[in-house]
Amino acid sequence: MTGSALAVTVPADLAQISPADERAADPAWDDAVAAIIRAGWRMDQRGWVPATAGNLSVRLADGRIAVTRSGGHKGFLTPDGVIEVTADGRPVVPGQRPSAETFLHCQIYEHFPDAGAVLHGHSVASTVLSMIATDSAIHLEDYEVLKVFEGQTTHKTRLAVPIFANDQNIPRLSRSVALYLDEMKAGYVIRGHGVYVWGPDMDTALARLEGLEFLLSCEAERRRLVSTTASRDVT
Ligand SMILES: CSCCC(=O)C(=O)COP(=O)(O)O
Ligand SMILES: [Zn+2]
Repeated sequence: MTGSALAVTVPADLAQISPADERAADPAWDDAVAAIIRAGWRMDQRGWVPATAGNLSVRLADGRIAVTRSGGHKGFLTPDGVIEVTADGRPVVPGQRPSAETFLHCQIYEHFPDAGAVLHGHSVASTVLSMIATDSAIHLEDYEVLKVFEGQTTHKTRLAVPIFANDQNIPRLSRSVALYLDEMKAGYVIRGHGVYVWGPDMDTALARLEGLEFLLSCEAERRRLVSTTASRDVT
């Protein structure tokens, strides 16, 4: 008997799928994952996600939410580092561990129906400025880059970035944030922790994050120079 009597003919298109890849083709999911991986890499390049800090998510057109797994380095994400959660932040696959801050992402998606991506980073500027701020917001004024935010058409504006007390209890933190979400034009900052920004898609969210980080760095440097000049003038 020749071997051909037992041979099974595998259709060419099925032969392309390795036995390990049992997931059905899902281009929309793959695009969301690719956007998250690329943004994580970009944020790492800019120094905004040190160690395992930060988290990123995308809401797909069909409402599914893709978010980074907890505890991984966001500059070296792989598709395995992105998982699906429900609208209230529970993992769709039981046992998977989404970002510890997933609920803050879900809160933004629930509040802003057109939000399609949320980014959270831990930059030096957002961390330090929020720690030295005596007010409940960081006020950004007269900067041209303010126009990166929706509805801002001139530098002649004063934009408040609210600061919330850090809290390891994320549902409690989200209740403080909820009171101000309607007024937020540029995102918000958690004291000594980092920044939250969102947009209709990942590219817009990234542009807003880049704009806000630039402004926070300018503001930190401006305040440093003002205080150095003031103390020098006294002596
Ligand atoms: C080492 S940073 C502490 C946790 C944190 O603030 C963060 O953004 C990352 O948490 P995740 O669970 O999303 O990895
Ligand atoms: Zn964080």
